[in-house]
Amino acid sequence: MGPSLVLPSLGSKWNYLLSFITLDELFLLSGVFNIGDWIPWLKFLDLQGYVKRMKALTKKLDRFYEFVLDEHKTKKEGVEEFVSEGMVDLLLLLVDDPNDLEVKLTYDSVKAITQDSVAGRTDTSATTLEWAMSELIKQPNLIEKATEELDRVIGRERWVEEEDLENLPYIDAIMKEAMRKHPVIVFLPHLALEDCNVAGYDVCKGTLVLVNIWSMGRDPTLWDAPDEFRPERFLGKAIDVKGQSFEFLPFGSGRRMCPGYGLGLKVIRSCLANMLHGFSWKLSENVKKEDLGMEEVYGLLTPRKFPLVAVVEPRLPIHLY
Ligand code: HEM
Repeated sequence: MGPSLVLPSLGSKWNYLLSFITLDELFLLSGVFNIGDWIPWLKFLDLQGYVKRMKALTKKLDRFYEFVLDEHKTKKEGVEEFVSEGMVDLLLLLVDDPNDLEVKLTYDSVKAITQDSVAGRTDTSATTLEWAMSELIKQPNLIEKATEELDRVIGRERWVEEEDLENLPYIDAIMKEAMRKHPVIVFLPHLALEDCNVAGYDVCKGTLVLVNIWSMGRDPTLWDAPDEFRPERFLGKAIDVKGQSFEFLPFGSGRRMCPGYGLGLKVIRSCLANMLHGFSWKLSENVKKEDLGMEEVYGLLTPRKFPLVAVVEPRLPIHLY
């Protein structure tokens, strides 16, 4: 899924190159607890070696984005009526725009925006999907409910299309439940713009506030049996994902909320629906569902510690594959 989303913005050659640079290191280092950040006088020691790793990764990624930008610049040199073919082309046009933009775009900004969109759009959706499938495979009765909905609404003669998503409330509920129990981003870092009081605590202007959406999703005062995976809890409820239901903030809230939530929702629901519609899922014979580990790795994202290994078989007529 990741490559197909990255491809239109960078171009296929760069997508191929990017596959050699691991985004795992980026996600891990962006979320690590770096002692020097909390005890500044120990900073210069770089006790855990994270800063060294960050510097090495920055160089590697910068070289990569430099290549991407150079290629796009070369492509439009000498072309009179250049038609942009993707996000990077468009951003580069803005860099060269003689009209004063309110915020001037530089080449560094283009690199940063490209990195944000590559990182923001790939592992987030893939991680959510892997968690959803891991939970479902432990409870085959939930897979039965989902495929009953898919067979009723879609039938077995075609794949699920984007327009079908609105008619698949159970798929939507599975996605939300996966995001509640396994939010891919655990802490939302926000900055207090003014002195305020939250739940009896004084928060001074300029304080970095980390909203812990992982514990909100597991809070028994907000959710019944929060450790259980029960998509039904979302059925018929007006709990949305757009930052207005404060007990459930998978995409954050406010003006720094995720700008890609619309795309994220479509990608997750389409993939989930088609994975369930097109294939039957089970664990390999020597793995019992009780033994399937659900440990997380903590970083900027929270993926499974061990990848899910499953056995799939086609459910639809063979000519559809
Ligand atoms: C499952 C899918 C996704 C999830 C769960 C997710 C979640 C989040 C969260 C929680 C934030 C922080 C919001 C806050 O601090 O209030 C965020 C920010 C961001 N997301 Fe996503 N995201 C997803 C998909 C995407 C996609 C598809 C894109 C790009 C097309 C994207 C691009 C971004 C960017 C650029 C930011 C930074 C926004 C800013 O700081 O102003 N995300 N995302």
